[in-house]
Amino acid sequence: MKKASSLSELGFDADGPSFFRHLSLADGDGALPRRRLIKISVIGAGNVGMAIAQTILTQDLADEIILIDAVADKVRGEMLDLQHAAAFLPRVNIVSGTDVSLTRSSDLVIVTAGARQIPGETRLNLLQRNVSLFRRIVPAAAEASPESLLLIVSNPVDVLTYVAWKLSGFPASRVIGSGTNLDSSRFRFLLAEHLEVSAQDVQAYMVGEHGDSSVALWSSISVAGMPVLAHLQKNHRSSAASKTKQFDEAALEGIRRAVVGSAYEVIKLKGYTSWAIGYSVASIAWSLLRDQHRIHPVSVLAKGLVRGIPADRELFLSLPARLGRAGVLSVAAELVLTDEEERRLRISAETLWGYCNALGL
Ligand SMILES: NC(=O)C1=CN([C@@H]2O[C@H](COP(=O)(O)OP(=O)(O)OC[C@H]3O[C@@H](n4cnc5c(N)ncnc54)[C@H](O)[C@@H]3O)[C@@H](O)[C@H]2O)C=CC1
Ligand SMILES: CC(=O)C(=O)O
Repeated sequence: MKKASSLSELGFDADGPSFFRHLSLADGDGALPRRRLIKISVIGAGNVGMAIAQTILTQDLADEIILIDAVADKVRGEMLDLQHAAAFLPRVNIVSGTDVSLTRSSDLVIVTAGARQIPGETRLNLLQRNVSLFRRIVPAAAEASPESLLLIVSNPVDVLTYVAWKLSGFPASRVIGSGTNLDSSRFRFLLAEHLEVSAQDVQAYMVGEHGDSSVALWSSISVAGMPVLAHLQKNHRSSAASKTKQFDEAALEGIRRAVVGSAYEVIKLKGYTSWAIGYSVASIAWSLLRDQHRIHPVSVLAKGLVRGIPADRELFLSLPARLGRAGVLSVAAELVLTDEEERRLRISAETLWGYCNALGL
């Protein structure tokens, strides 16, 4: 039996099934204007890119998702696998390929392409490999979507966000790094476990580098509007000795280290991290494209915003930022910090500026 090569040969009409009658509602006849479609591109369809794409799909945020990867078969396989979930998801056009020009006229371009850490490696170890990749990807993506927002995820994310800003020529308000949005979620998770509340009710920020020098803002943690640090200091019990112990500097530093160590632990156990960064980036994408004005700790141009760092130093690091359709709407520059928090943020900024400056961009 000869196989029909397309659905139209089987009698399906390209304009829709013939068993639906077409109602032609001209403008003025009551037809609503069509909503502007939202196009999101993900460059790098590895573990992280696919976790982001899959989370965005479940959020009903995008009308079109473009997946780009250097490996043609892999990205086509990923596309088909997601397309096959069509019956369970909102209608989204999913396209894939190796050519960055497919991302043309995106509202949001998310970059996750690049090398990832092997166990024991730091994020900063990836810099040279990923900068050369960014020199190929970013100018092409910026040319294809000159009005888009650019959201960088590849590591080291703060330095690569600086690189993307330089290479794209975009205003800093439209170049954002996923930064410590993920670290802050890990921080809130650990605090929430300790306090036996939902992480969504814990207000707590990690700022600075998404990496080893990140800074936990202990002084500003709150639950239901109540400051938490004093409570923790009074009530912390050492689980090992099962006796009341001062919730001291060492204990606080232990929790910060646990946050910083989270990625290393997951990478040691499963080879990479993916689900949490998928949710983290999807939530940033939602705040941007739905113009939510929500505050996220993300990597932004922090020139002149870190006390003690000369105002002419161009570097990206995470500070709480208000995000909307235009990108970064404003940054919380007047953080109330203890002397120790301020000292640590300065060290984080100096570390990042050293890497950005050495690139000579
Ligand atoms: N900012 C954050 O919080 C996080 C960042 N990451 C970073 O995300 C990046 C990706 O991690 P994974 O997805 O686990 O790695 P992966 O190895 O699974 O995926 C990377 C993908 O990039 C693709 N790629 C390489 N060169 C490309 C090019 N020129 N154009 C398009 N695609 C290209 C590869 O083919 C591969 O599919 C790493 O740098 C990792 O460190 C990972 C987790 C969290
Ligand atoms: C790999 C990485 O940057 C993270 O999971 O935090």
